[in-house]
Amino acid sequence: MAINEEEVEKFLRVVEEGKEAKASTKLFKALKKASGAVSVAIEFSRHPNADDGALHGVEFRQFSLKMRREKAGAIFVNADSKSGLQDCEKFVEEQLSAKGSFPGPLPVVRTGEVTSSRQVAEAKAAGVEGVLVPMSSASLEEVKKACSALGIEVLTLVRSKEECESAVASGSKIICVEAATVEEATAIRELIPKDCAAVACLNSRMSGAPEDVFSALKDENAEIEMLKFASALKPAFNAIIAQKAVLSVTHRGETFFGSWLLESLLSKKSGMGPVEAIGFTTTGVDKYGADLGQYQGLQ
Ligand SMILES: O=P(O)(O)OC[C@@H](O)[C@@H](O)c1c[nH]c2ccccc12
Repeated sequence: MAINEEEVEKFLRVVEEGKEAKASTKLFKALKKASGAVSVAIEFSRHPNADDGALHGVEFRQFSLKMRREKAGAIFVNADSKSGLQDCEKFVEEQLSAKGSFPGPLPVVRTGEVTSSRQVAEAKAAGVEGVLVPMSSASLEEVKKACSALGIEVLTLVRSKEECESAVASGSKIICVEAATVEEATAIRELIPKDCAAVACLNSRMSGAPEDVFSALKDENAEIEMLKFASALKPAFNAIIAQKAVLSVTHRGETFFGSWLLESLLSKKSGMGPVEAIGFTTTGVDKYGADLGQYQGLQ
């Protein structure tokens, strides 16, 4: 399966015509739930050493289905690798198989470097609903224009207060905040108005690979930075995107980590210590250990 070149050319001509497509709000609504509950998106970011793809996409379908059943708000797919676009396409295809049923298809977002209208046309051909582009990108205007011609929702990535102000001023509706500290993330978040979707980036790997996080969780006194970060972000934002949550769909340790993060971030538990307060459980840890005695992380 490969992206249809004729379709890409057709989309590029649509971009050149310069008309705006009917704006979609599917992704916006998936990231800013009407109920006010936090939405959690999981990013698949293919590791160069992963052997994904050798098995006719069965694992992609299983993981994609799992994300829908476990109530993710969206799936983010990093398209930086050689097969990034095909990865987007595989997720889209599986999600569309749920059309008309409940839960319905999750929107797929293309992440990774995007610098041209052609890449947006390719993303459209892969069927994604959204494209993520940094406010600092030199190609921001070109990418935004292509997205609006093709009916793709733009997620603007901001890394400072200044960038956030510019994003708001230029009419961005979905704003992703990436910051190194909780204080910074919260200060930037305050600049996002109510009619926007405020999305927080969580670096799922900031405390190491899954096995590091799970082994640290066994120690009650361990400081797990990623969990503290997540619990502080959750009440302030409409959605959390767990960046690089899953590096391989053929690696059970990776998909397990994605599910565990999703379940923990969606949990409504409160009134306990900082880790339990957002429902991060240690129950998965032994299951993980038992299942994955031979597991070697991807770093
Ligand atoms: O700054 P770059 O290399 O152009 O890439 C931006 C962005 O795609 C990258 O940081 C990213 C990849 N996956 C993400 C998920 C959420 C937020 C950001 C990201």
